[in-house]
Amino acid sequence: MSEAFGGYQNEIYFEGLGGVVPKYPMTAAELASRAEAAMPPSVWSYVAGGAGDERTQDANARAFDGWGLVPRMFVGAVERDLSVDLFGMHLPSPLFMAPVGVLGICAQDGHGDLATARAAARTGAPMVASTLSVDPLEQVAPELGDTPGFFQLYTPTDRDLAASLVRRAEAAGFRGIVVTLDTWITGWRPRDLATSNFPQLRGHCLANYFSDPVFRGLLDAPVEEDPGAAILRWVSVFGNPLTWDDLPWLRSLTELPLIVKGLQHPDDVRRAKDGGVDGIYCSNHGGRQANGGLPALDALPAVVDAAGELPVLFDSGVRSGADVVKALALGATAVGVGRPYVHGLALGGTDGVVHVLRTLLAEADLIMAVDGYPTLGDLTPDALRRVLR
Ligand SMILES: Cc1cc2nc3c(=O)[nH]c(=O)nc-3n(C[C@H](O)[C@H](O)[C@H](O)COP(=O)(O)O)c2cc1C
Ligand SMILES: O=C(O)C(=O)c1ccccc1
Repeated sequence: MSEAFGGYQNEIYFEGLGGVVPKYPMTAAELASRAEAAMPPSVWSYVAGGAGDERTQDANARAFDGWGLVPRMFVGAVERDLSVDLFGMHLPSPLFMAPVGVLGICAQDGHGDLATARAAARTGAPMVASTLSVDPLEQVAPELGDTPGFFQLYTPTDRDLAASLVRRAEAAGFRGIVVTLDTWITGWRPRDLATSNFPQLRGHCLANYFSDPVFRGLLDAPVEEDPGAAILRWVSVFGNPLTWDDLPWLRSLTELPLIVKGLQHPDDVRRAKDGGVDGIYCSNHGGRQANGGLPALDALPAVVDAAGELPVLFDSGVRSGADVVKALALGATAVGVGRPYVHGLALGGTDGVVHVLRTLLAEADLIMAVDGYPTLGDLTPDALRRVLR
Protein backbone atom coordinates (compact mmCIF):
# COMPACT_ATOMS: atom_id res chain seq x y z
CA MET A 1 0.00 0.00 0.00
CA SER A 2 2.69 2.46 1.01
CA GLU A 3 4.49 1.97 -2.30
CA ALA A 4 1.36 3.52 -3.75
CA PHE A 5 1.81 6.58 -1.50
CA GLY A 6 5.47 7.31 -2.20
CA GLY A 7 4.82 6.24 -5.77
CA TYR A 8 3.16 9.59 -6.42
CA GLN A 9 6.68 10.94 -6.70
CA ASN A 10 7.62 8.52 -9.51
CA GLU A 11 4.36 9.22 -11.25
CA ILE A 12 5.12 12.95 -11.29
CA TYR A 13 8.73 12.60 -12.45
CA PHE A 14 7.88 10.09 -15.18
CA GLU A 15 4.97 12.16 -16.45
CA GLY A 16 7.42 15.03 -16.64
CA LEU A 17 9.39 13.07 -19.26
CA GLY A 18 6.35 13.51 -21.47
CA GLY A 19 6.21 17.22 -20.72
CA VAL A 20 3.44 17.00 -18.14
CA VAL A 21 3.90 18.87 -14.87
CA PRO A 22 1.49 18.69 -11.90
CA LYS A 23 -1.68 20.69 -12.34
CA TYR A 24 -1.96 21.54 -8.66
CA PRO A 25 0.60 23.03 -6.24
CA MET A 26 3.03 20.88 -4.30
CA THR A 27 3.17 22.86 -1.05
CA ALA A 28 0.54 24.04 1.41
CA ALA A 29 1.60 27.67 1.01
CA GLU A 30 1.29 27.61 -2.77
CA LEU A 31 -2.02 25.75 -2.49
CA ALA A 32 -3.35 28.46 -0.22
CA SER A 33 -2.30 31.30 -2.46
CA ARG A 34 -3.70 29.65 -5.60
CA ALA A 35 -6.95 28.87 -3.73
CA GLU A 36 -7.23 32.45 -2.57
CA ALA A 37 -7.10 33.63 -6.17
CA ALA A 38 -9.71 31.05 -7.21
CA MET A 39 -12.27 31.50 -4.43
CA PRO A 40 -14.87 34.22 -3.93
CA PRO A 41 -13.35 36.61 -1.33
CA SER A 42 -16.05 35.98 1.28
CA VAL A 43 -15.60 32.20 1.09
CA TRP A 44 -11.82 32.54 1.15
CA SER A 45 -11.88 34.74 4.22
CA TYR A 46 -14.27 32.40 6.04
CA VAL A 47 -12.00 29.42 5.37
CA ALA A 48 -8.68 31.17 5.96
CA GLY A 49 -9.68 33.12 9.02
CA GLY A 50 -9.44 32.27 12.65
CA ALA A 51 -10.11 33.69 16.08
CA GLY A 52 -8.71 37.03 17.18
CA ASP A 53 -5.45 38.04 15.58
CA GLU A 54 -4.99 34.41 14.56
CA ARG A 55 -1.92 33.81 16.71
CA THR A 56 -3.23 30.48 17.95
CA GLN A 57 -4.01 29.47 14.38
CA ASP A 58 -0.47 30.37 13.30
CA ALA A 59 1.01 28.73 16.41
CA ASN A 60 -0.75 25.46 15.50
CA ALA A 61 1.34 25.17 12.35
CA ARG A 62 4.51 26.54 13.94
CA ALA A 63 4.32 24.03 16.81
CA PHE A 64 5.48 21.33 14.42
CA ASP A 65 8.76 23.24 14.01
CA GLY A 66 9.42 22.64 17.70
CA TRP A 67 10.05 18.96 16.98
CA GLY A 68 12.64 17.30 14.76
CA LEU A 69 12.68 13.72 13.54
CA VAL A 70 15.87 11.81 14.20
CA PRO A 71 16.80 9.59 11.25
CA ARG A 72 17.88 6.00 11.82
CA MET A 73 20.32 4.31 9.46
CA PHE A 74 20.86 0.72 8.30
CA VAL A 75 17.10 0.10 8.53
CA GLY A 76 16.42 -0.63 4.87
CA ALA A 77 12.85 0.56 5.11
CA VAL A 78 11.92 -0.64 1.63
CA GLU A 79 8.48 -1.84 2.64
CA ARG A 80 6.45 0.64 4.61
CA ASP A 81 3.11 0.07 6.23
CA LEU A 82 1.02 3.14 6.97
CA SER A 83 -2.19 1.21 7.52
CA VAL A 84 -4.08 1.64 10.74
CA ASP A 85 -6.89 -0.08 12.61
CA LEU A 86 -9.50 2.31 13.90
CA PHE A 87 -12.77 1.31 15.57
CA GLY A 88 -12.47 -2.15 14.04
CA MET A 89 -11.88 -0.79 10.55
CA HIS A 90 -8.70 -1.29 8.61
CA LEU A 91 -7.64 1.92 6.88
CA PRO A 92 -4.86 2.23 4.28
CA SER A 93 -3.38 5.24 6.07
CA PRO A 94 -3.82 7.31 9.22
CA LEU A 95 -4.90 10.39 7.25
CA PHE A 96 -8.49 11.63 7.34
CA MET A 97 -10.38 14.73 6.29
CA ALA A 98 -11.51 16.91 9.19
CA PRO A 99 -15.11 18.17 9.14
CA VAL A 100 -15.52 21.46 7.32
CA GLY A 101 -18.98 22.99 7.30
CA VAL A 102 -18.66 25.04 4.12
CA LEU A 103 -17.27 22.45 1.72
CA GLY A 104 -20.30 22.76 -0.50
CA ILE A 105 -19.68 26.39 -1.35
CA CYS A 106 -15.91 25.94 -1.67
CA ALA A 107 -16.23 23.85 -4.83
CA GLN A 108 -16.70 25.57 -8.13
CA ASP A 109 -19.86 23.56 -8.87
CA GLY A 110 -21.34 24.31 -5.42
CA HIS A 111 -21.34 20.64 -4.38
CA GLY A 112 -18.10 20.32 -2.47
CA ASP A 113 -19.46 17.84 0.05
CA LEU A 114 -20.07 15.35 -2.75
CA ALA A 115 -16.70 16.10 -4.36
CA THR A 116 -14.93 15.53 -1.04
CA ALA A 117 -16.75 12.25 -0.46
CA ARG A 118 -15.59 11.12 -3.91
CA ALA A 119 -12.02 11.98 -2.92
CA ALA A 120 -12.46 9.78 0.16
CA ALA A 121 -13.68 6.99 -2.11
CA ARG A 122 -10.62 7.35 -4.35
CA THR A 123 -7.99 7.56 -1.61
CA GLY A 124 -9.37 5.48 1.25
CA ALA A 125 -8.95 8.50 3.54
CA PRO A 126 -12.10 8.83 5.64
CA MET A 127 -14.18 11.98 5.43
CA VAL A 128 -15.74 13.38 8.56
CA ALA A 129 -18.87 14.93 7.10
CA SER A 130 -20.02 18.09 8.86
CA THR A 131 -23.57 18.67 10.04
CA LEU A 132 -23.32 21.78 7.87
CA SER A 133 -23.47 20.83 4.22
CA VAL A 134 -24.98 21.93 0.95
CA ASP A 135 -26.16 18.41 0.13
CA PRO A 136 -27.94 16.31 2.74
CA LEU A 137 -25.99 13.52 4.41
CA GLU A 138 -28.05 10.87 2.57
CA GLN A 139 -26.55 12.16 -0.68
CA VAL A 140 -23.02 12.47 0.67
CA ALA A 141 -22.73 8.94 2.14
CA PRO A 142 -23.14 6.95 -1.11
CA GLU A 143 -20.30 8.96 -2.71
CA LEU A 144 -17.88 7.57 -0.10
CA GLY A 145 -17.81 4.23 -1.89
CA ASP A 146 -16.05 1.64 0.26
CA THR A 147 -14.23 4.22 2.38
CA PRO A 148 -15.70 4.59 5.87
CA GLY A 149 -17.21 7.94 6.69
CA PHE A 150 -17.89 9.63 10.00
CA PHE A 151 -20.70 12.06 10.71
CA GLN A 152 -19.82 15.16 12.71
CA LEU A 153 -22.65 16.29 14.92
CA TYR A 154 -23.23 19.84 15.98
CA THR A 155 -25.57 18.96 18.82
CA PRO A 156 -28.67 21.13 18.50
CA THR A 157 -30.56 22.38 21.54
CA ASP A 158 -33.55 20.25 20.52
CA ARG A 159 -32.79 16.71 21.65
CA ASP A 160 -35.25 15.14 19.20
CA LEU A 161 -33.47 16.91 16.36
CA ALA A 162 -30.11 15.64 17.60
CA ALA A 163 -31.48 12.10 17.74
CA SER A 164 -32.95 12.46 14.27
CA LEU A 165 -29.62 13.60 12.77
CA VAL A 166 -27.81 10.68 14.39
CA ARG A 167 -30.45 8.20 13.22
CA ARG A 168 -30.17 9.52 9.69
CA ALA A 169 -26.36 9.26 9.80
CA GLU A 170 -26.64 5.66 10.99
CA ALA A 171 -29.16 4.80 8.31
CA ALA A 172 -26.98 6.39 5.63
CA GLY A 173 -24.08 4.14 6.61
CA PHE A 174 -21.74 6.45 8.49
CA ARG A 175 -19.41 4.46 10.74
CA GLY A 176 -18.98 6.79 13.69
CA ILE A 177 -20.33 9.98 15.24
CA VAL A 178 -17.95 12.84 16.00
CA VAL A 179 -19.49 15.31 18.45
CA THR A 180 -17.84 18.72 18.29
CA LEU A 181 -17.75 20.38 21.69
CA ASP A 182 -15.83 23.59 21.03
CA THR A 183 -18.30 25.36 18.75
CA TRP A 184 -21.66 25.66 20.50
CA ILE A 185 -21.01 29.40 20.13
CA THR A 186 -18.99 31.08 17.39
CA GLY A 187 -15.62 32.50 18.38
CA TRP A 188 -14.57 36.11 17.78
CA ARG A 189 -13.42 36.19 14.15
CA PRO A 190 -12.24 39.64 13.05
CA ARG A 191 -11.88 38.77 9.37
CA ASP A 192 -15.51 37.73 9.12
CA LEU A 193 -16.74 40.45 11.45
CA ALA A 194 -15.08 43.12 9.30
CA THR A 195 -17.22 42.11 6.35
CA SER A 196 -20.21 40.77 8.34
CA ASN A 197 -19.58 37.42 6.74
CA PHE A 198 -21.39 34.43 8.24
CA PRO A 199 -22.40 32.02 5.45
CA GLN A 200 -24.94 29.99 7.42
CA LEU A 201 -26.91 33.10 8.32
CA ARG A 202 -27.33 33.64 4.59
CA GLY A 203 -28.84 30.16 4.34
CA HIS A 204 -25.76 28.31 3.09
CA CYS A 205 -24.99 24.73 4.10
CA LEU A 206 -28.16 24.08 6.09
CA ALA A 207 -29.46 21.13 4.01
CA ASN A 208 -29.26 18.62 6.86
CA TYR A 209 -31.58 20.80 8.91
CA PHE A 210 -33.94 21.82 6.12
CA SER A 211 -34.38 18.18 5.08
CA ASP A 212 -34.93 16.94 8.62
CA PRO A 213 -38.45 15.95 9.63
CA VAL A 214 -37.94 17.07 13.24
CA PHE A 215 -36.50 20.43 12.18
CA ARG A 216 -39.30 20.94 9.70
CA GLY A 217 -41.76 20.21 12.49
CA LEU A 218 -40.33 23.14 14.44
CA LEU A 219 -41.27 25.58 11.66
CA ASP A 220 -44.52 27.53 11.33
CA ALA A 221 -44.24 27.54 7.55
CA PRO A 222 -42.36 25.16 5.21
CA VAL A 223 -38.74 26.13 4.49
CA GLU A 224 -39.63 26.65 0.83
CA GLU A 225 -42.31 29.21 1.74
CA ASP A 226 -40.39 31.14 4.37
CA PRO A 227 -36.64 30.43 4.17
CA GLY A 228 -35.84 33.49 6.30
CA ALA A 229 -37.83 32.10 9.22
CA ALA A 230 -36.20 28.70 8.76
CA ILE A 231 -32.74 30.28 8.97
CA LEU A 232 -33.70 32.08 12.17
CA ARG A 233 -34.99 28.81 13.60
CA TRP A 234 -31.63 27.26 12.73
CA VAL A 235 -29.91 30.07 14.65
CA SER A 236 -32.05 29.29 17.68
CA VAL A 237 -31.38 25.53 17.67
CA PHE A 238 -27.77 25.36 16.41
CA GLY A 239 -25.59 25.55 19.50
CA ASN A 240 -26.11 23.44 22.59
CA PRO A 241 -23.85 24.43 25.51
CA LEU A 242 -23.40 20.83 26.61
CA THR A 243 -22.18 19.90 30.09
CA TRP A 244 -20.89 16.62 31.50
CA ASP A 245 -24.47 15.88 32.56
CA ASP A 246 -25.33 15.55 28.87
CA LEU A 247 -22.71 12.91 28.13
CA PRO A 248 -24.85 9.89 29.14
CA TRP A 249 -27.58 11.15 26.82
CA LEU A 250 -25.10 11.66 23.96
CA ARG A 251 -23.74 8.20 24.56
CA SER A 252 -27.26 6.77 24.47
CA LEU A 253 -27.90 8.24 21.02
CA THR A 254 -25.89 5.64 19.14
CA GLU A 255 -24.10 2.35 19.27
CA LEU A 256 -21.68 3.57 16.64
CA PRO A 257 -18.25 4.68 17.84
CA LEU A 258 -18.68 8.02 19.62
CA ILE A 259 -15.79 10.45 19.33
CA VAL A 260 -15.61 13.79 21.14
CA LYS A 261 -13.85 16.62 19.28
CA GLY A 262 -12.10 19.59 20.81
CA LEU A 263 -10.49 18.02 23.87
CA GLN A 264 -7.12 19.31 25.02
CA HIS A 265 -7.05 18.91 28.80
CA PRO A 266 -6.12 15.46 30.14
CA ASP A 267 -8.76 15.69 32.87
CA ASP A 268 -11.43 16.19 30.20
CA VAL A 269 -10.05 13.18 28.36
CA ARG A 270 -10.27 11.01 31.47
CA ARG A 271 -13.81 12.15 32.19
CA ALA A 272 -14.92 11.55 28.60
CA LYS A 273 -13.36 8.11 28.78
CA ASP A 274 -15.23 7.38 32.00
CA GLY A 275 -18.38 8.52 30.21
CA GLY A 276 -18.00 5.76 27.68
CA VAL A 277 -16.76 7.52 24.54
CA ASP A 278 -14.84 5.42 22.01
CA GLY A 279 -12.39 7.99 20.76
CA ILE A 280 -10.81 11.32 21.67
CA TYR A 281 -10.31 14.02 19.05
CA CYS A 282 -7.60 16.46 20.10
CA SER A 283 -8.10 19.74 18.24
CA ASN A 284 -8.51 23.46 18.77
CA HIS A 285 -10.67 23.81 15.68
CA GLY A 286 -7.76 25.13 13.65
CA GLY A 287 -7.54 28.18 15.91
CA ARG A 288 -10.93 29.40 14.69
CA GLN A 289 -12.67 29.41 18.04
CA ALA A 290 -10.53 30.85 20.82
CA ASN A 291 -7.39 32.88 20.35
CA GLY A 292 -4.71 32.74 23.02
CA GLY A 293 -4.79 28.98 23.15
CA LEU A 294 -2.11 26.36 23.31
CA PRO A 295 -1.18 24.95 19.91
CA ALA A 296 -3.13 21.71 19.61
CA LEU A 297 0.09 19.75 18.98
CA ASP A 298 1.41 20.85 22.37
CA ALA A 299 -1.68 19.40 24.02
CA LEU A 300 -1.36 16.07 22.20
CA PRO A 301 1.14 14.16 24.40
CA ALA A 302 -0.89 14.64 27.60
CA VAL A 303 -4.11 13.82 25.76
CA VAL A 304 -2.58 10.62 24.40
CA ASP A 305 -1.37 9.70 27.86
CA ALA A 306 -4.78 10.26 29.44
CA ALA A 307 -6.59 8.45 26.62
CA GLY A 308 -4.75 5.22 27.40
CA GLU A 309 -6.03 2.56 25.04
CA LEU A 310 -8.59 4.85 23.39
CA PRO A 311 -7.65 6.04 19.90
CA VAL A 312 -6.73 9.71 19.59
CA LEU A 313 -7.60 11.63 16.45
CA PHE A 314 -5.70 14.85 15.95
CA ASP A 315 -5.98 17.97 13.81
CA SER A 316 -5.02 21.65 13.73
CA GLY A 317 -2.08 22.97 11.78
CA VAL A 318 -1.15 19.90 9.72
CA ARG A 319 0.39 21.26 6.53
CA SER A 320 2.86 18.61 5.32
CA GLY A 321 3.74 14.96 5.37
CA ALA A 322 6.38 15.78 7.98
CA ASP A 323 3.64 17.19 10.20
CA VAL A 324 1.63 13.99 9.79
CA VAL A 325 4.65 11.89 10.84
CA LYS A 326 5.33 14.10 13.87
CA ALA A 327 1.72 13.91 15.08
CA LEU A 328 1.85 10.13 14.75
CA ALA A 329 5.12 9.99 16.67
CA LEU A 330 3.52 12.02 19.45
CA GLY A 331 0.84 9.35 19.72
CA ALA A 332 -2.00 10.30 17.40
CA THR A 333 -3.79 7.26 15.99
CA ALA A 334 -5.10 9.20 13.01
CA VAL A 335 -4.28 12.65 11.69
CA GLY A 336 -6.78 15.08 10.23
CA VAL A 337 -6.13 17.65 7.57
CA GLY A 338 -8.34 20.72 7.43
CA ARG A 339 -7.79 23.83 5.31
CA PRO A 340 -5.28 22.32 2.82
CA TYR A 341 -7.79 19.88 1.36
CA VAL A 342 -10.37 22.67 1.15
CA HIS A 343 -7.86 24.59 -0.97
CA GLY A 344 -7.49 21.57 -3.22
CA LEU A 345 -11.27 21.34 -3.46
CA ALA A 346 -11.53 24.98 -4.50
CA LEU A 347 -8.90 24.51 -7.19
CA GLY A 348 -9.88 21.20 -8.68
CA GLY A 349 -12.88 19.56 -6.99
CA THR A 350 -12.34 15.86 -6.31
CA ASP A 351 -9.07 15.81 -8.29
CA GLY A 352 -7.74 18.71 -6.23
CA VAL A 353 -8.57 17.01 -2.93
CA VAL A 354 -7.07 13.71 -4.10
CA HIS A 355 -3.89 15.56 -5.07
CA VAL A 356 -3.58 17.17 -1.62
CA LEU A 357 -4.12 13.87 0.19
CA ARG A 358 -1.67 12.07 -2.08
CA THR A 359 1.04 14.73 -1.58
CA LEU A 360 0.69 14.52 2.20
CA LEU A 361 0.83 10.74 2.15
CA ALA A 362 3.68 10.58 -0.34
CA GLU A 363 5.79 12.93 1.74
CA ALA A 364 4.97 11.07 4.96
CA ASP A 365 5.79 7.75 3.34
CA LEU A 366 9.09 8.99 1.92
CA ILE A 367 10.12 10.50 5.27
CA MET A 368 9.46 7.15 6.89
CA ALA A 369 11.65 5.54 4.21
CA VAL A 370 14.52 8.03 4.44
CA ASP A 371 14.44 8.25 8.24
CA GLY A 372 14.12 4.51 8.77
CA TYR A 373 10.72 4.24 10.45
CA PRO A 374 8.94 1.70 8.26
CA THR A 375 5.73 1.27 10.24
CA LEU A 376 3.50 3.42 12.39
CA GLY A 377 4.53 1.26 15.34
CA ASP A 378 8.11 2.47 14.85
CA LEU A 379 7.00 6.08 15.20
CA THR A 380 7.19 6.72 18.92
CA PRO A 381 8.18 9.88 20.82
CA ASP A 382 11.71 8.52 20.70
CA ALA A 383 11.79 9.40 16.99
CA LEU A 384 11.55 13.08 17.96
CA ARG A 385 13.74 15.59 19.69
CA ARG A 386 12.91 19.13 20.75
CA VAL A 387 14.43 21.62 18.34
CA LEU A 388 16.76 23.88 20.27
CA ARG A 389 17.21 27.43 19.02
C1 LIG B 1 -13.91 26.63 6.96
C2 LIG B 1 -13.89 25.67 8.11
C3 LIG B 1 -15.08 25.11 8.56
C4 LIG B 1 -15.08 24.20 9.61
N1 LIG B 1 -16.25 23.61 9.96
C5 LIG B 1 -16.24 22.66 10.92
C6 LIG B 1 -17.41 21.95 11.21
O1 LIG B 1 -18.44 22.11 10.58
N2 LIG B 1 -17.34 21.05 12.23
C7 LIG B 1 -16.21 20.83 12.95
O2 LIG B 1 -16.20 20.02 13.87
N3 LIG B 1 -15.07 21.47 12.65
C8 LIG B 1 -15.07 22.37 11.65
N4 LIG B 1 -13.90 22.99 11.32
C9 LIG B 1 -12.65 22.66 12.04
C10 LIG B 1 -11.91 21.48 11.36
O3 LIG B 1 -12.60 20.27 11.54
C11 LIG B 1 -10.51 21.29 11.93
O4 LIG B 1 -10.58 21.17 13.32
C12 LIG B 1 -9.54 22.42 11.56
O5 LIG B 1 -9.78 22.89 10.25
C13 LIG B 1 -8.11 21.95 11.68
O6 LIG B 1 -7.21 22.98 11.50
P1 LIG B 1 -6.47 23.29 10.10
O7 LIG B 1 -7.51 23.76 9.15
O8 LIG B 1 -5.53 24.37 10.48
O9 LIG B 1 -5.80 22.03 9.64
C14 LIG B 1 -13.87 23.88 10.25
C15 LIG B 1 -12.67 24.42 9.79
C16 LIG B 1 -12.67 25.30 8.72
C17 LIG B 1 -11.36 25.83 8.22
O1 LIG C 1 -16.64 27.84 10.96
C1 LIG C 1 -16.44 26.91 11.72
O2 LIG C 1 -15.30 26.57 12.06
C2 LIG C 1 -17.56 26.18 12.27
O3 LIG C 1 -17.37 25.03 12.50
C3 LIG C 1 -18.84 26.83 12.57
C4 LIG C 1 -20.01 26.22 12.21
C5 LIG C 1 -21.23 26.83 12.50
C6 LIG C 1 -21.29 28.01 13.16
C7 LIG C 1 -20.11 28.62 13.53
C8 LIG C 1 -18.89 28.03 13.24
